[in-house]
Amino acid sequence: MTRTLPEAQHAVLTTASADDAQTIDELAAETGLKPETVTGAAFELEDAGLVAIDESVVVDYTLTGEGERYVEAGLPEVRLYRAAVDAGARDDPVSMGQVIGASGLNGGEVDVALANLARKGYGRIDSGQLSADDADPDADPEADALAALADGSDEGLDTAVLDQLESRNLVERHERTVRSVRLTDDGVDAVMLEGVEAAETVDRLTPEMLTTGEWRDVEFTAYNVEADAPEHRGGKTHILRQTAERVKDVLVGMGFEEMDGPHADAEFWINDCLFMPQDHPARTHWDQFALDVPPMGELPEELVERVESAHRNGEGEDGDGYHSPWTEEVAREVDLRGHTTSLSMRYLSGHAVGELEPPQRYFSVEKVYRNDTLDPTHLLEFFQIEGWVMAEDLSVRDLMGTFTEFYSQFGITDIQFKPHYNPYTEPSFELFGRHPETDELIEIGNSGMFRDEVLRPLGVDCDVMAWGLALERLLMLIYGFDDIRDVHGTLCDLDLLRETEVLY
Ligand SMILES: N[C@@H](Cc1ccccc1)C(=O)O
Repeated sequence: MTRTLPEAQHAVLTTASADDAQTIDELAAETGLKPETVTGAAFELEDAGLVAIDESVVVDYTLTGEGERYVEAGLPEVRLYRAAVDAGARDDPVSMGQVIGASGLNGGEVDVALANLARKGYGRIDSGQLSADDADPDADPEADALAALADGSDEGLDTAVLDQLESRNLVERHERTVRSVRLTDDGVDAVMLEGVEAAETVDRLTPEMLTTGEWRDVEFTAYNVEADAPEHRGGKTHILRQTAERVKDVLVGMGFEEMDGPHADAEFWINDCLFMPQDHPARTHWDQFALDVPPMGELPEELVERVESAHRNGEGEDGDGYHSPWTEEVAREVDLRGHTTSLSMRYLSGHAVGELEPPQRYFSVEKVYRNDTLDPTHLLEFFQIEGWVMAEDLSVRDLMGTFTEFYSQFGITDIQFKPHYNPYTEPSFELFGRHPETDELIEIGNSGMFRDEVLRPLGVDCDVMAWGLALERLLMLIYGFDDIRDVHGTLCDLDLLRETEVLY
């Protein structure tokens, strides 16, 4: 049965051959159609199994403006060499100034000439004297390649020479895809056995049809709503941000209020309030980024005294301090926060929203900064889900119960707790979750009950349980990717970011 095809497809199919693949440009020339029309038709025919399309990458070189100038005037090093030979530098060294003057090169060209002279074995410079070596500047491969490119013939040129010209910025390299079209066996059958004819229908309305009124008489092709169309992607909220919003919703739903505060903060709030001794390696615990800025001016005086006393003498009757140096200067130094527990200190101290009476629940989902080594699970910055609950009688069961409830809202039920040490909590626990793809346990957070040495100076008499969870790790457990760099930064996986849907 004769097949009816749109005009362009008919033209391409009947022009293509089974033996010799033809490029799109060749088919365009033969059919009188535009190359893009031929390409579109060829793809349709390929879908129908009537033609096969081969793609190959062709590399072209074009001259840059500088390359063109040297085609006219000669390469600077060749010109300098000739001037040197004329000045007798083949026999005895000649002063550079004299050779440059005679060469007629301008300042920029002199630099280029000198940079390439020795590389090409044209000559050497020693204490301002130039000696010319035996060389044949008429056979300079770079000059020859430039001339060939200017002539429009780049066949057979040495790639090493072309690379050199590219690195000298004298040529630009372009890659383009060349498609060639060949009839398949089905295509041959369609043309030879079944027969094809061009549809008389029109597939698009043109301005000419409108002005001439021809549109009244033509028959339009039906729309193919299943045809491939280019994909358009709009902007979209990053999945990390979407997940942060979701975490906030969950925590607000659990009765928490949100904290905020400075990214760059005094060490006082980041470390001292947390009973981290000033001379202890724990102080550089996360290798915080210290900032080269003036120290924090205002610190609450009474609180500073109480915190210092906790460091020196401990807290309570049996308390004992660190017996190590403590100065307010160190406390005033400003760092990028390595955790958002600095916010918890500001709030618990009553210096953020006033004195707080139990029960209270607070959280933040905010950025923290650490000088870590980049790897699949570490970045220099990440989002921490900070939180704390203040109440009269809290136990580790409350802490575990809160995490179980929180993570279960994300479908995560396999949570494990490991005893841990923090200078500011006792007891302390690290949290682990199971990666859905690799089945490994990965660390997802750190938590504990704040010590008296932290709470009493802040003026808190009841219990406070607290934690810092990594938002990115939560994301890994939810979506199953295993390299954090897929989500963040210059190596991120755009398709993953485009296609991942936030799951509720
Ligand atoms: N600051 C801890 C988290 C934490 C906060 C509060 C209590 C205990 C632990 C961290 O960054 O790892």
